[in-house]
Amino acid sequence: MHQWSVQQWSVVVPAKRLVSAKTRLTPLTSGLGAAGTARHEELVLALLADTVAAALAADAVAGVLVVTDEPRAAAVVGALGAATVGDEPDRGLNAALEHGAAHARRTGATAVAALSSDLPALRPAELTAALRAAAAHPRAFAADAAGTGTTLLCAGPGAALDPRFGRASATAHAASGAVPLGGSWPGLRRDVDTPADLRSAARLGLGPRSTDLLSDTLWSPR
Ligand SMILES: Nc1nc2c(ncn2[C@@H]2O[C@H](COP(=O)(O)OP(=O)(O)OP(=O)(O)O)[C@@H](O)[C@H]2O)c(=O)[nH]1
Ligand SMILES: C=C(OP(=O)(O)O)C(=O)O
Repeated sequence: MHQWSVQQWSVVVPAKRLVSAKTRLTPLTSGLGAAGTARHEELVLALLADTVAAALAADAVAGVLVVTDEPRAAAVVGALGAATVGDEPDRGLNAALEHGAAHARRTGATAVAALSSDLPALRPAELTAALRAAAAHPRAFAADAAGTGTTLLCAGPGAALDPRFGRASATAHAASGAVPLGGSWPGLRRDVDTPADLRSAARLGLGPRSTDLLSDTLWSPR
């Protein structure tokens, strides 16, 4: 049960169609022939599911909204308890996040945050700590482990999300006035774009769906 006086966040998570998602991870599955495509899609879904499950379990989170046109992604996150909305206007990541944030606010959200969908080592407590820290500012963000990208962008009540994800997004978010959050949250900052990132996330400890998938020796990222 959440204390009424503490700010609760609506978290928006973007998820592309599986056919075009996470192409930098395909070296992990390209040697598996026809089965490789299916394995790649399972991996993308597992990363998403672990991220969404951790967010839903965070005390500071009122709900998770996944922006996607991918029926399998919608089914997986829906079963976990997330809401979904279609990817409109289908003009890339920032447009999808704007759409999700607007939808969340139309349906009652005040504080909204965009969270990367590729954080399989995310711990609910780190997300809560980051959101609590963000509540001190109109807009705030958490940079990724490399310091160049962004894994979390937060907009408090009345502030536009104004997402600037993409190349060098940490610099772009800071330039737009969002405050960088300095906490030690390794799982929150460990986005998985490459096989090396997946190995780093595995060292932190993956969520259950990614762990199950990678327990198959064909997959072992260690
Ligand atoms: N809904 C939605 N999500 C998107 C879109 N573009 C990117 N995303 C999601 O945003 C997250 C970050 O995007 P990227 O890092 O560019 O991921 P990606 O394009 O899947 O990965 P690569 O192909 O390896 O570059 C991923 O989880 C994507 O699924 C979009 O147009 N719509
Ligand atoms: C889109 C971004 O990152 P990535 O491509 O690493 O997911 C970002 O950090 O803004």
